[in-house]
Amino acid sequence: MAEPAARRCCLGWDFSTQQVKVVAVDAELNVFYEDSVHFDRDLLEFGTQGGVHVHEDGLTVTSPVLMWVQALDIILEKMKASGFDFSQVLALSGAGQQHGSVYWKAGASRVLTSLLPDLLLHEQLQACFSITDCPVWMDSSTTAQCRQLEAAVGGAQALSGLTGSRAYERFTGNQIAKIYQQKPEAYSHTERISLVSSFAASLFLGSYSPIDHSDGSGMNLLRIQDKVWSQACLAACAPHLEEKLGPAVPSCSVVGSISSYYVRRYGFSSGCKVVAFTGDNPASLAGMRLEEGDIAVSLGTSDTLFLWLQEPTPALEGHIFCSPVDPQHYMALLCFKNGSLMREKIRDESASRSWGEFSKALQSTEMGNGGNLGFYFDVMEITPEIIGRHRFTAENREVSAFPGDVEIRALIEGQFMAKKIHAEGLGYRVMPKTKILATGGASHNRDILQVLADVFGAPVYVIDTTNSACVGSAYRAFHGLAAGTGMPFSEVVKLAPNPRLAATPTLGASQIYEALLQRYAKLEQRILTQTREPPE
Ligand SMILES: O=C(CO)[C@@H](O)[C@H](O)CF
Repeated sequence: MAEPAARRCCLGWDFSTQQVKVVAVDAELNVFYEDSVHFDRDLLEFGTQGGVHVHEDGLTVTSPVLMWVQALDIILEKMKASGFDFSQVLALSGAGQQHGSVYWKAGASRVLTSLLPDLLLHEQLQACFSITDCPVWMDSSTTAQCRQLEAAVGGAQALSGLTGSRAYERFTGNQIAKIYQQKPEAYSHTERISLVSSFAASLFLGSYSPIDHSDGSGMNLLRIQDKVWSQACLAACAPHLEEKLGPAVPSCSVVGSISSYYVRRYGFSSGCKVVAFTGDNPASLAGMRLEEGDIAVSLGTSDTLFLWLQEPTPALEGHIFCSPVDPQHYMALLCFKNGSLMREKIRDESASRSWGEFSKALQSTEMGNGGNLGFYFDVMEITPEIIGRHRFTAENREVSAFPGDVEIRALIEGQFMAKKIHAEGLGYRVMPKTKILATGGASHNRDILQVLADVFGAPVYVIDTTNSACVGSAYRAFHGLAAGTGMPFSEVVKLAPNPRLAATPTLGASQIYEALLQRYAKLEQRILTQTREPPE
């Protein structure tokens, strides 16, 4: 069989909650290779569920760092066995689940810089981590540390104005503070602290990669205006923290060339560049080539809504991050923890575990669901902070159950109405040119996207892969290669496939949802008040 033609390309990686994924993108920006390793399925020995361990307290959530390392070994060996030509890779970049943190033990840098090509990564890095079970974004055990940090800088709004967010339990500064307070020995034996993104970049670099401005904005530690660490926040979290973090760098930075380990073991070119890795959501924004006025909706483990902002408007809700593709601009993020895992639960309970039945329920129920409204938060929700399931009839009477098909529509309409209400809370408004760009697993379900179009009153487009974080990372790798030329990201990616129109608003939708959205907002406030001040 003829040798496959050489194909210059960039790789885009995603170290996400449930798997490690990679795509190869050629110079015409076509994706020609995809692969993934699923933690629960392919690394059974770590015993994760959804890629994580939820601890007995129900609040602490971690993932084993060596599982992530071993997943990279497996995927590289799969690519090698498939005959992938690594010598054609011009550059690579990647993404990691945001906020998670990795703790490199003193001396680990010597191992990282002298990896032996005859051995796998996980065989060499076993003893390189002072914390082996890394805190990840689903953790909500650091409320005390959040209050301490806010108090240290003058309150929640002051912290939001400084770092783009008030203190959130999953944000890395608070997680580091907890480790310093509860595991001081481990903290003192830590020579470097990475995010999941910069940890993954370090594996390819063969040395510690710096944290980028965009993912660094998810730590409650970086001043988003002048993009340097806040001395007040560092001091409030842990001592000697700045030296353990290293300086943060612009997200489009080339942080070095690939480690010789990959040249000798896999045949990468020694000239292959590593472009700073970033968070999965900033990478998704890049992958969807978000433009001003658009909304991006990533329907994944967590549902995330992000907006492009010229000027940050930090608030007590949502997050402002430095843009991953434009050093002058920002992105706003709203994270909804009860995403695909919640949809899967309701599918199992009310649609016989079948997406086909789930879709039929959406098709057979009317827009507005006869006035029935639902809030479905099986884990403590982030936006807003509510837990539990709350159902209301058209008369705003709370009930304990809905018929199956009503339940399914109440879940999906509720999830999207929450997104619209909270996006508008950040000052966002749907514009005539607005496109909703959808990605993530649920973006394959056209009936779910129809509800999204109806609730927002705007057309919904999908990109041709759910791997938006991977594809965005490959695009950013190409952009990194153009660093120094001043070429904007939009110019680098103009050849990329255009998003495909998937759903347009049903006639009459805006009238129905205008009224329903007001009721939803009032009921959400009612639940919040009840849960904060339960009746005597
Ligand atoms: O916490 C989040 C963003 O703030 C999540 O979207 C994680 O990035 C998912 F990995």
